[in-house]
Amino acid sequence: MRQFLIAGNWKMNAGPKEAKALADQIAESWEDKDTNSEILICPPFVSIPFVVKRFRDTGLKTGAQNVHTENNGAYTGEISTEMIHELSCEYVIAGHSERRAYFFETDELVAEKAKKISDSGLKPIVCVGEKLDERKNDIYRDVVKNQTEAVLELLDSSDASQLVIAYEPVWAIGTGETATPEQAQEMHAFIRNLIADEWGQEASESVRILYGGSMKPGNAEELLSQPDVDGGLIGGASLKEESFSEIISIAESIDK
Ligand SMILES: O=C(CO)COP(=O)(O)O
Repeated sequence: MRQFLIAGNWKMNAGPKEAKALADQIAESWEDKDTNSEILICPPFVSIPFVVKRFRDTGLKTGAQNVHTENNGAYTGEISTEMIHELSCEYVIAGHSERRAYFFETDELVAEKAKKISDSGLKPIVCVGEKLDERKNDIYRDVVKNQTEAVLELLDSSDASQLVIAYEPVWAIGTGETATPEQAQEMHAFIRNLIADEWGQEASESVRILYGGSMKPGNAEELLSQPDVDGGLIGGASLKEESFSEIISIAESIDK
């Protein structure tokens, strides 16, 4: 059975001071609790050390939001997997739609990042998802297929249990509009089938596929109850301990 992963993506929010306070609240709620779900926070780079420090020995995990494909060198403003590894992070997000849109990351670059993350012993959380016009024009499956297959081509089936894919329809991110549970399940099953086609059924069953896009306490139960939804990548609702904890509690109450 796949373990739920409840992940907070803080995006460009929560500098060191705020991150410390928020990590403290989250740790107070969840340390010493034997949860079935894996709980992860991905703060901005500058806040990572503070969150790592607070989460040490609590079972709570920390990740990064982005990475470069080289180990070091003349890449001003960039961060490598080695550096993230040294900070004791376990996960790295690759190809968030905001990076695809504002920093022109292509499917190929995102796949290279996923490969680099995986080869470094870190776990990639690769984001895929269509824009509103792509859904309206009924090409959303093609878009998600291309994004997913680019990654499956560079990684291989032995990476399956470490790989996380986050289906985040762009039209649902930060908008308050969520995919219906049926829409989410359809796309999660579609992605799992793509993995099965490339890597075989068994490998496809071990990849976790998270839903992201306005997940909050009010809709988490119906989304997380879907058979192919293995957790959430949560933006806004992860910036408040109460709503993030509520989503974790909901995940803990679901028996699939
Ligand atoms: O982009 C997201 C997580 O990566 C989702 O953000 P929201 O939960 O704020 O819609």
